[in-house]
Amino acid sequence: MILAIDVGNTRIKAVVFEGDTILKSFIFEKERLQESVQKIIADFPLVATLVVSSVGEVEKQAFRKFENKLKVHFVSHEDVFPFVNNYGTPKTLGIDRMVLAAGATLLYPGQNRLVIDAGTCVTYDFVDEHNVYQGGAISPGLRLRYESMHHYTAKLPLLNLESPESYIGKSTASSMHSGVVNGLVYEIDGFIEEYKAVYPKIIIILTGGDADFLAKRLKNTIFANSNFLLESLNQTFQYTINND
Ligand SMILES: Nc1ncnc2c1ncn2[C@@H]1O[C@H](COP(=O)(O)OP(=O)(O)O)[C@@H](O)[C@H]1O
Ligand SMILES: CC(C)(COP(=O)(O)O)[C@@H](O)C(=O)NCCC(=O)O
Ligand SMILES: [K+]
Repeated sequence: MILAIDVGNTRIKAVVFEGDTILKSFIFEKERLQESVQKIIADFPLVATLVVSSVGEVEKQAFRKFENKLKVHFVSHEDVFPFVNNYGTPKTLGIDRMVLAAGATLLYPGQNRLVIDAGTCVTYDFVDEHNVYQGGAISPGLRLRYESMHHYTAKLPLLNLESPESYIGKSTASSMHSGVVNGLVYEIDGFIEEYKAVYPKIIIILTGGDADFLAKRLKNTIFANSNFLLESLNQTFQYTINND
């Protein structure tokens, strides 16, 4: 049994896997990392390995205490990945993006794939049918758009995510909801159309904390799976141990 842990910039997500099957999933705050992992391990004593993907300098220290009982694997740039990396600065490519690209490569063999992860930031990662990772895009996520407009202006309030009634905002709040939500929806649909014009049969996967909210608002029908990063982490780890 494997406990896969995704340390994002906002929250930590974790899933207990038995083979490819999800037994249980969890979301917790960074401050509660140790106690949350401790509790999961106590509830699932058959967990033998922790596989961690982190966007930052993961609190490796926080995992030290588990190392005498369990194997702890931190995914790193030095691992073996199932794609050829054609990013200009491969050492600065986010580990989360590498895991997403690896998952897409392994789960959809021989196809053009675009993974969109709507988390703190929205990331776009494209792996072509020859298993070459080509790059993508990074833009601010939904929450970040609301927070930065509030933070960098004198008058704009901090609002919680809400569905805009129309693309024409009639108040400060409805203008901001339209700008944030419709703006990101147009952005994602725009990117998808751009890719589809060149790769008509491309597989598109949408994941991250805002995936479900966004999926139903997109013009393009796409496959939304909020567990895609954790499923990819599980697949990538199996691939790493088999190809090391
Ligand atoms: N309880 C929550 N706390 C924070 N963000 C949330 C919550 N529920 C949904 N979200 C949404 O999830 C997004 C962050 O996604 P997430 O996948 O957690 O990010 P990351 O992987 O970067 O940590 C935010 O833009 C926000 O709109
Ligand atoms: C772009 C990111 C901040 C996304 O993080 P997330 O929104 O998933 O928390 C992360 O993948 C990152 O720090 N990347 C490094 C830069 C790059 O990928 O080129
Ligand atoms: K992301």
